Amino acid sequence: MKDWDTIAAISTPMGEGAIAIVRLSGEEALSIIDRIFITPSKKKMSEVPSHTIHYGNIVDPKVNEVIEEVMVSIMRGPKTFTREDVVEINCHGGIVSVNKVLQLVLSQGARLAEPGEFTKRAFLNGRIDLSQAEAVMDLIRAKTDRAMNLALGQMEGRLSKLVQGLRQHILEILAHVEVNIDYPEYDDVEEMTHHLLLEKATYVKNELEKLLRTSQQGKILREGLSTVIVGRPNVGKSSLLNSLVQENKAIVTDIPGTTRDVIEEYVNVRGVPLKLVDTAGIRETEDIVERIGVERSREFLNKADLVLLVLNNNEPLSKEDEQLLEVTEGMDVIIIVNKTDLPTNLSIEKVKQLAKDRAIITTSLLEEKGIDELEDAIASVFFDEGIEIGDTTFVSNSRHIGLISQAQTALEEAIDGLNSGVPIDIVQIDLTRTWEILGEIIGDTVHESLIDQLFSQFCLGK
Ligand SMILES: Nc1nc2c(c(=O)[nH]1)N(C=O)[C@@H](CNc1ccc(C(=O)N[C@@H](CCC(=O)O)C(=O)O)cc1)CN2
Ligand SMILES: Nc1nc2c(ncn2[C@@H]2O[C@H](COP(=O)(O)OP(=O)(O)OP(=O)(O)O)[C@@H](O)[C@H]2O)c(=O)[nH]1
Ligand SMILES: [Mg+2]
Repeated sequence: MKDWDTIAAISTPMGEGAIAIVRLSGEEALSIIDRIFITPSKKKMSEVPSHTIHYGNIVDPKVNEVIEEVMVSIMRGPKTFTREDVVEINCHGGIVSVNKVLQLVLSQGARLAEPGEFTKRAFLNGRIDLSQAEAVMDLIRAKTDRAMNLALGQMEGRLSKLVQGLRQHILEILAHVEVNIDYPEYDDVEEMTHHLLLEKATYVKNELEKLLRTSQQGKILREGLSTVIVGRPNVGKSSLLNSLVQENKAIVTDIPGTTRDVIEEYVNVRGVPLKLVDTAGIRETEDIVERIGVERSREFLNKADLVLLVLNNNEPLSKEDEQLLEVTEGMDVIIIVNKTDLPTNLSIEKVKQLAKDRAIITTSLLEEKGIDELEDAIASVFFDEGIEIGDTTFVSNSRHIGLISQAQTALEEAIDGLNSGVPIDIVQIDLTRTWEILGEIIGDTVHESLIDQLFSQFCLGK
């Protein structure tokens, strides 16, 4: 492996948990541990077999003072996470002692790792490609089972393999182009290659299109379907949020630090991850200017994939209800007529008329009625796009989506060129570009600053 510094970091959450791990990677990892770790039988870590774990004490050699009682894992490269020598010191969880161990390791010649630097080394040493490294980060952040499976698939290299296959096709096309450029005098060669070229290029273009079609669902699986609950005060918005959350308690995560007057919850409805936003707080501005309420919801509406618009069965349709119905026209909206346990004062006919083709569900959240129907409606918003989840390889990362659509444009230019008899060396340029752009997904043709920027988003110690 390349002779970079030996890096070290605490790879477990700070101050949490019963065990904390200080991880080292690099050429000096074994010699550093030998200077500060003493086992009862005085074993040298540079001599033990790889992938073994050892009990002993971490000792500051300067003052001969025991700092921690630990277990140390020894993993020699290249069969390690980074492909370099890796040493992991398993400490008792306390912040002070773990930090002391880290400081000691640093004083012995290791350097504090940057965020994501262990994974970056796995990439730079060729164990994983860029899209697999990005998947490691997605896995850490995954909030639902589906998002996790998506990340795992990408980590195993599903997207990478697909992209590599398409790049291989483009290389083959380019080889045919070469033939054409080298032997222009043979007309029959040209005719044959032209036909083959078009066929192969069209195949790749279709594959890219297929991949792009998964991107919307891929993003939703990754980030959650951004769902906003709107409605007048007291119609039952918060009750709706609570009932969806309670019904699906298992995979609910609170996101701390969101604006105080906006409640955001992750909920898994029939396998569809929702990022539910309850637009509470509209009420406070309500008394002052009625329009402000609608304006504020509009802000959230702009960012929403799905709107749950709640109406009150017990009250006549108000001006604000009508405004909300208007504002949300053309969006994915489920209209919920709530409080069906109370006498009906709402004209369902009028709602239907304003709803146009949007789904209307009736509920009594108080009596827990209509929630199944609502969940069905939510799931169908997601699944009606017509993509089967089963074995599909999804693109979910905006960087990848952007690159695939750029590649598609470049390839279309090549195909247009072929069809309109543009000189073959121009077509060659477009094809080469397509190949390069696809290479950026897996990090084969990518700028170093982008790599730095991507890995810096990782957490410390990863
Ligand atoms: N203690 C600990 N737990 C951990 C990690 C770690 O670094 N340390 N990981 C870190 O995030 C994850 C595990 N990821 C890993 C991925 C690859 C290899 C690895 O050694 N791969 C080699 C050899 C495989 C083999 O033995 O055949 C390779 O692919 O060449 C190790 C860990 C999760 N748990
Ligand atoms: N009878 C009846 N009451 C309900 C129903 N759903 C909610 N409520 C009640 O209506 C009141 C308002 O409910 P919330 O969920 O706080 O309404 P909201 O839309 O969030 O109100 P704001 O946050 O003030 O805008 C509460 O007292 C609920 O218990 C229902 O289906 N039937
Ligand atoms: Mg509320």
